[in-house]
Parts: sequence; C-alpha cells; structure tokens
Amino acid sequence: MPKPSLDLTLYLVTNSELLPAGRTLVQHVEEAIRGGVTIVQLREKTMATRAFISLGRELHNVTQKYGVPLLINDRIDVALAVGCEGVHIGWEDAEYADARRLLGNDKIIGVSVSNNDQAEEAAATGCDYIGVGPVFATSTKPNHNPALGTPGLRNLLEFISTLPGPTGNWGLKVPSVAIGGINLDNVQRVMYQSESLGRKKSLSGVAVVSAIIASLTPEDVCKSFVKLLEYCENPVFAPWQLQIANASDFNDLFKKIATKVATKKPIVHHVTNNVVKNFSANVTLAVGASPIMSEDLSELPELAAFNGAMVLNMGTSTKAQQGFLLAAAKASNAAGNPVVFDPVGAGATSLRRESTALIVGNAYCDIIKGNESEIRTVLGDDVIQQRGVDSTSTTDDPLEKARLVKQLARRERNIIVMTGKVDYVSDGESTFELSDGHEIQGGVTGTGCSLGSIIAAYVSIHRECKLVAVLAAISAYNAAAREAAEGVKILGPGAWMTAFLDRLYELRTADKVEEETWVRKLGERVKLVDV
Ligand SMILES: Cc1ncc(COP(=O)(O)OP(=O)(O)O)c(N)n1
Ligand SMILES: Cc1nc(C(=O)O)sc1CCOP(=O)(O)O
Repeated sequence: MPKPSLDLTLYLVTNSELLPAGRTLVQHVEEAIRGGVTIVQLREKTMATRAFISLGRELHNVTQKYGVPLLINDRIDVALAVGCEGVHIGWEDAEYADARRLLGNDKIIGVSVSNNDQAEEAAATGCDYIGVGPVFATSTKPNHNPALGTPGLRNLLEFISTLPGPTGNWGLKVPSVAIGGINLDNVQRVMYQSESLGRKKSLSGVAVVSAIIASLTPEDVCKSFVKLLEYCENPVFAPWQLQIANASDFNDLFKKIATKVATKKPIVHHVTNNVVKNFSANVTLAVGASPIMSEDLSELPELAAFNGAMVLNMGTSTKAQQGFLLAAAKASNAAGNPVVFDPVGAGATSLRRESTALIVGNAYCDIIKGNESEIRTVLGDDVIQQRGVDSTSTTDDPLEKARLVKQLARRERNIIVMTGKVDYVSDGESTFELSDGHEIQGGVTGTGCSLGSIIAAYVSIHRECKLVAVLAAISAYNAAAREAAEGVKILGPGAWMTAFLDRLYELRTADKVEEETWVRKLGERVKLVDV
C-alpha cells in the first residue's frame, strides 16, 4: 500500500480532557473534519493502553470515512494495533529508526522540532514531516520548550530549509506544520510572519489542540480556520509583476480596483482619532466604501463579520484604550480582514511607543502606514524623539528611506507605507517611490490619516495582491489631490478640500476613470526603487 498523501493544512491534535462537557471525542473530531480538518493526531497523554487502542479504532472508522489520515501521538504499539496511517514522535519517544522499522515504509512518521539541534537530528532521519513549535506559550502542553514567537519560527524554518538531509534538499521540501497556542486570531500572523522571503520555505499548515477541541462548535471553528488559511495562499509577496503584465495594464488595473470598491462597497471600520473622524468618513464614502466608527468592544465580532477592513489609527488614543486597539486588531485578524495600522505620533511619548509595540507584537497588521519618524519607531529606532505627530525626518537620502520601508516590511512580512513629500511603499521585496501628490495636502488636517481609509477599502477588495491595492489607493488619492489643486480657482485649503472629495468621488465612476490616466506606465509616477 502506498504511503497516504499528506495534507497538513489544518492538523487537529486531540486532547479529550479539553472537550466541552457532554461531548465525545469521536463526535467532536467528525464535526471538525466536516469543517475542514485535513489530518488528525490522537494524542491522549493519560489514557490507559487498552482504552487508547479502542478509542483509536473508533476514531479510525470515522477518519477513514472522510479519507483523512489518523496518526497516533508517541505510541507505536497503539498505531500498530489500530492499523492507522502513522505516528507523531518527539524526543522522549521511540527513536525514528525504530519507529520506521516497526511501522514500515508505508506509514507517515512526523517528528517534533523546537530548535536548531532538533532540526538537524530530524533532518538526519528524513522523516515525512515536522511539527515546529511551540510558536506561543500554551497550557495544553505543560513544560513545553520556550515559545519561538513568529520571528523565532521563521528563523528556525529558514535554518531547516538549509539542511540537506538524506535527499540533499530535504530541509527545503519537508512539509512543516506549526504548533502551540495557535487560534483564529493569530493563525494568519503565524502563516505570514513565518514565511521566508521569496516564499523559499513556508508552513504547510497549522496544528491545533485547544482552539478546536475546547470549542462548542468545532465545525464552524474549522471552517473559519480554513477560510483564514485560504487567505494566506494569497501571500504578502504575491508577485505584482504577474498582475501588471505590461505598462498599459498598470493604469487599467488601478482603475478596475477603484470601480470594484464602488461596486462592492466594503465596510471600513475606523478606530481613529477624534481630529479626523469626519474627514476620514467622507473620504471613505467618496471612494464608494462604507465607513463605520466604533470603539465598543462588544461590537468588534459583528463588525468584523462584514468582511471589510479596519483602520487602526493611534492618533488620540489613551492608556485605557490600549487593550481595545489590540482587541480590534485581533478581531479583524480572526475574520481575515485587512488591518491598516497608523501609529500616529508613535515616537512622541512612551504611551504611544508602548501601544505601538503592543499592537505590532501581538496582532498582524497587513499594512503599517506612517511618516518617517513613526516608521523608524516601529522599527525600534530608539533615537527618534518625535515632536508631536509631525515627522522628525532624519534623512534626506531617498535610498535610505526606501531601505527603511523595505527593512520593516521584511521583518513584519507585510506592506509598509512611509508618507512624506515622496511616499515609499514596500512589501519587503519590491520597493516603490510615489511622488505624485500635491503640497497643499500637507495643509489640511486628516489627509494623512484618511489615506489609510482608501488603502483599507482598496485592500479589502483586492486581497490577491495587497501591494498592488496599496499602490492603486495612493495613486488614486494623489491623482484626486493633484487634480483638485489644479482645478480650483483660488488655491486654498478650504476650496481644495471640497474639490478633492469631488475628484475622489468622480474617480470611482467607471466612465470617468476611463478618461483618466493616473499612472501611464511604471516609472512615470510610480517608480520601482532598486534597494
Ligand atoms: C504536529 C505535532 N507537532 C508537535 C507535537 C509535539 O509532540 P511531542 O514532542 O511528542 O510532545 P507531546 O505531544 O508528546 O507532548 C505534536 N504532538 N504534534
Ligand atoms: C502538543 C503540543 N506540542 C507542542 C510543541 O511545541 O511541540 S505545543 C503543543 C500543544 C498545542 O496545543 P494548543 O493548540 O492548545 O496550544
């Protein structure tokens, strides 16, 4: 019999002690499989051998019905008795060579990896897959190894990718699943932030215990996991070159996104500062999206269920709001909605530095948008002491600015937008310079913040390449700003503001955009920077 095919996308690891009262493990696992679980591991640390085998057989009847492989944790004897598809072993269990000899070549054997040493030993075995973790601390496994965090996970995966193993490229190819503390609101962060640049090595999926086993609705939870994991297949690094096949497509694609926003009317939930609420709502409406402002914890899940996007702007937030900002980001993460984080004044005070670190360290921000000081602060540049919310620019060197955004995007595995006279945008691989706005924008409060609104609207309807959506949003915004400035008789901020909203409104209508040329070709207003 050939080895069963291995799909690690959503790997359910059991622990019947965590089941809600009145539910059986077999019933629970069956519902989880209906929700999209692709592989099951029976992990019962305290069950007597006879009961373990009996439960394994019962569970195997169910997993076989759905064509999903069943593995047994630690116990080769139980796997042999059940006749299931394989085992998962750690470093206190049977040695890989013994497990392979006893089980034969047709069975799946997975091995745990928590650090580089274990990775090297796992590589020497040439095992079928590896479980890498714990990503986060978890009470499901007492005395677990130190949590890796997403940067540690990424480093470990990068190291694994270099290990030749028995096949010469084992490390690059071996399917890898992350485990430990993974739930709906952090799964996308785990997937995105663990990915090596250029997608050289990505996770094959996630292994989950408590978020599924302790749930009252395992089928729904698994469906949500599957949806979020599908979003991750549109990687941060989706090649924009594929979307913009030639120069003339560039403009067409941007226009298509603008008209799609107006057709789909995505909800943009703003948690934003008091100064710009009104202007941001008007900008959002002008581009055809639907703004909502809410700062109540109880509304977060319902608003996230609209599948729009979130603008998280730290402008006038307080210490008391810190928890809410994080909860808002996490609610969006759990629904797979893009988050645009604007760390306004991040370098101005310790409260803002703390809030920034809290959000960036504990949630996934698809886009971080800020001026140079803010971007430097997110990067961890202690030298920056921002005065108010204005940028204390420390460099006039465009290449240095481009390098900054690229560096942060590479670290966060997201899109970074650095605003200024010239805007810089990077996904960590490609970096762009956009110099097509108008200087009067700097004289109207809220123009920086409401750029976040249009970015959120565009990204929410063009998730297949967030970088292109961001470039399109900035180009539309700047086109409207420029044309409004050119069109008004007396160029003052008041007249410009009205004309600007009108231009944004016009740009969203199909017949109007047909006449416009925002960016004729790459290199004209949107330039690729070689850094
Ligand atoms: C998919 C997956 N990865 C890692 C583990 C941990 O296994 P192990 O190191 O054997 O620890 P215990 O599970 O036995 O506590 C796993 N079970 N599954
Ligand atoms: C079984 C297991 N192994 C881990 C490892 O790091 O090897 S962490 C873990 C428990 C994962 O449970 P939860 O999804 O409830 O956090």
